[in-house]
Amino acid sequence: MTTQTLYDKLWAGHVVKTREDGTALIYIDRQLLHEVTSPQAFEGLRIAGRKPWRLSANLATPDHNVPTTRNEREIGIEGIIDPVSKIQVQTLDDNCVEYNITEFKMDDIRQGIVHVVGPEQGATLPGMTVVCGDSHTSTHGALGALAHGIGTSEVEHVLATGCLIQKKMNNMLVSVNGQLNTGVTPKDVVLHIIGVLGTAGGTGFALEFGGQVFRDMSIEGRMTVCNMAIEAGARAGLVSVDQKTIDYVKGRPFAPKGDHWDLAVAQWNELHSDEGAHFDKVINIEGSEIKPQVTWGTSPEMVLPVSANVPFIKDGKTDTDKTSITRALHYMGLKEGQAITDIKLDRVFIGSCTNSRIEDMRAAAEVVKGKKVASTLIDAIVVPGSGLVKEQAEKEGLDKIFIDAGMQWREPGCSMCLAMNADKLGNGEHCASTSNRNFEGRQGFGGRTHLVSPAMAAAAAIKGHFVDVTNPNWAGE
Ligand SMILES: CC(C)[C@H](C(=O)O)[C@@H](O)C(=O)O
Ligand code: SF4
Repeated sequence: MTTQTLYDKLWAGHVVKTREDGTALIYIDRQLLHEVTSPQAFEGLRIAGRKPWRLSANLATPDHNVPTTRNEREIGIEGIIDPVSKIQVQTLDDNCVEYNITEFKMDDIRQGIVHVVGPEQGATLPGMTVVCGDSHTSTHGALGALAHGIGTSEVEHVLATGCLIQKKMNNMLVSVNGQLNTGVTPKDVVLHIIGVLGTAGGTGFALEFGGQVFRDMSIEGRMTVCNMAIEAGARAGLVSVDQKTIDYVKGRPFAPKGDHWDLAVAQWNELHSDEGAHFDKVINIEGSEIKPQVTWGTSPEMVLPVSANVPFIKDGKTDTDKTSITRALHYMGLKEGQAITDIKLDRVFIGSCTNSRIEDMRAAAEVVKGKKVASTLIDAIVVPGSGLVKEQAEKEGLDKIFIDAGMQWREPGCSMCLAMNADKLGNGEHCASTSNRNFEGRQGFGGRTHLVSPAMAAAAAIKGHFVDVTNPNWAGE
């Protein structure tokens, strides 16, 4: 019997037809929709006079444009000040009513960032093909699903036909072996991997994360890692199914029940790469060598351990490298060779589809508990990924911990991850951010993003600059 990778199995299970040139039609089990990339798709359907092929395949929620302040949220859609943002959210609501698609609207406790909501609801499941007009759809691969972002015209195609034209990718395995040191988190793991691979290293591959570190990692941690597979150039990230995956899914609202559950589990137990399966590329990393990471530049691959110094221009191996270091240092307002721990912060953002789940909230709260945010900060905001994460965090008293520390506790949404709503960085401001992208202007015009883990962001909020949160004395002077 031939051995298969997890990706090979997921692919084979969904191919409808393959052409001689390698293009294939694959069946899509789940489409998630948000307000930014769906309006033209619905418009296309309308013009063509088509209806969604399988209504129940779709699930929608607004996330990018929603306000995260309580007052604005209470007003509802009228609380969205930016007219384009308002139209997008209104249009999603209108389209979902017109086409009878399930939507968690702004005032629904189940609303949130689409990549937090899908797994939370059991709407994304092991073995599924999952798409969304959003590059961070790779997140759902953490459950052993084949999940990737698609463009708006493809959103329309999937709505209309339940299928998508694709070419099979190559297989890559990133194996992180051994154990992580205490305080090193999934975010540090994925930032480190991107540092090794580079932002193009995963291009053309389905990127499976294997090895002891991922076996030991929680499902939410695996989501953080798969979320950023796209930042390593891979459209899809994957982790094989194990008992943790099955335990995570059990009992969620959209998950199968009764006999269906047993049938599903029997199939899900096959969703792992076979012993000896062929990967086109394999990278091995030692878990114990990974340190807390901070991005210093304007690409996720410009990342270093917190104890390091930002590069010197002469460190660039090629002229192109030297130019990009020069440009990044200039944009980020950093001096070559300066210590990362000397970077002064203006704001802290804990949230985004990378790090806004309950475990992220707990990790940040544990760090700030009983402490106060540095007086030099403009603000530090904590934005849960969904209404249900918010509710759970409040049950555990995490909101109080954040508020007592001088942080803001917000309503769910993409928030300051991207400058598409009211939460933005000012020109020149430095932000410790748990999000996933740090290109120029990502969090606001002239804003300077440093990507870190929730624990690292929380410690940076207390000190006003980066510190190594794995050092037991990080809070001391
Ligand atoms: C708005 C959306 C299309 C975009 C994406 O595809 O990722 C956004 O979510 C992002 O993170 O940049
Ligand atoms: S939280 Fe950020 S990365 Fe995630 S979907 Fe929203 S904008 Fe994109």
